[in-house]
Amino acid sequence: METRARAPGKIILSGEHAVVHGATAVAASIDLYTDVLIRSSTSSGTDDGLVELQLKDMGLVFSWPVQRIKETLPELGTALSPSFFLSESMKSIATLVEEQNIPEAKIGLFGGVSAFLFLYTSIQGFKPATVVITSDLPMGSGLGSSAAFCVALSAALLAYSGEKIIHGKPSGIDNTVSTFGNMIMFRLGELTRITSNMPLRMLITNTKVGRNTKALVAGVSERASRHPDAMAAVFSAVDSISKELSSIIQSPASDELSITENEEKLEELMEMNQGLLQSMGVSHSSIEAVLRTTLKYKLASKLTGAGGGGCVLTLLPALLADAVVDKVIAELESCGFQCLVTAIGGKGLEISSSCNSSTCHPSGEI
Ligand SMILES: Nc1ncnc2c1ncn2[C@@H]1O[C@H](COP(=O)(O)OP(=O)(O)O)[C@@H](O)[C@H]1O
Ligand SMILES: C[C@@](O)(CCOP(=O)(O)O)CC(=O)O
Ligand SMILES: [Mg+2]
Repeated sequence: METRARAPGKIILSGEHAVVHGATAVAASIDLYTDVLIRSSTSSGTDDGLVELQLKDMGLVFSWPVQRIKETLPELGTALSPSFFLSESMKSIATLVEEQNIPEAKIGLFGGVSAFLFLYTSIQGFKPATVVITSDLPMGSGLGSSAAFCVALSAALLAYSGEKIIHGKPSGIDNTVSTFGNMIMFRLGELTRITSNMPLRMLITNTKVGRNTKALVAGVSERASRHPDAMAAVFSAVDSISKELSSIIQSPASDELSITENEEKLEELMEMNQGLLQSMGVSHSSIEAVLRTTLKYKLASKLTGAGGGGCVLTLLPALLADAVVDKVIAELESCGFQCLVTAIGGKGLEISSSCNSSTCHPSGEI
């Protein structure tokens, strides 16, 4: 039996980091996806064979004998809630991942491969299968590759536990937007869907500076515990920015004048959000270089995702000439950055199953 799922990446229009601390944030899906293909045998409960994980884009294959997983992680694959076992299973999962000798240059995959083993064993139990992953998303760049990976892989509620392994303390915004798509406002686990009433064109610039979401999120929490009152004020300012941004996006804007007015307000809010992210300590010289370049063209930008490198968003006003967009992109690319123009607010998680045996029942199975 073969099952496929795909889930999109995201941009955060406002509120990253502050959302971990209870502030509102606004995010939208983008049309870059992570695809998961699971090829499994329809005969259940066999201890023979391998669980194989193929990371196609990187040309890497990891595999474990089912029996080895069963003896190392006996607690997963039981009827009790798998998240109950998450902390005590982490050491055993680390042992199984260490045995794979991930190349040093790709050691960031440790979290992803660990999340895979946790989600796979929790959902499938001890069954052999081949899992093939392909992705359009740059990894570790702020476009939510970790959430798209977890959402597509588990296609259900266990995704949140997978993100905990990769992020440490996720707000849940990335999983939510990857699951539902479109555009959302998110606060403390609660989502409100947003329908945009204005065209929203965004340029995404990948600084290609690698960083780790878990470390950046932990750094903001440490700063918050050193300066609780000052940081509470920063998070509260971000909360107000996200609420205002979401109401502008939803407000009726029928003519060119009102669209331009709304765009100017959004630009100002993006600049304010960027300033607050800088005060949280998550900006980076590469991000500042992108901001300086886009400002030369009077365009407003902010980092998106965890920062520390990764991707930067630039609002492209509806009336901005294509020739100007081409010039900005050329200048950014000449600095070694990579530019993407992507549609915003597409579909969320999609799943499809097929099997060529008359005895298989694909409904609800992964
Ligand atoms: N396609 C994938 N295959 C394996 N692991 C992945 C994949 N996509 C993401 N990951 C895991 O997620 C990590 C990146 O997540 P993170 O630092 O949160 O950045 P982002 O979510 O912005 O891309 C990777 O280092 C890896 O552990
Ligand atoms: C920084 C944060 O707000 C978003 C992280 O996004 P990404 O992993 O950088 O794509 C963390 C979170 O919300 O869990
Ligand atoms: Mg992530």
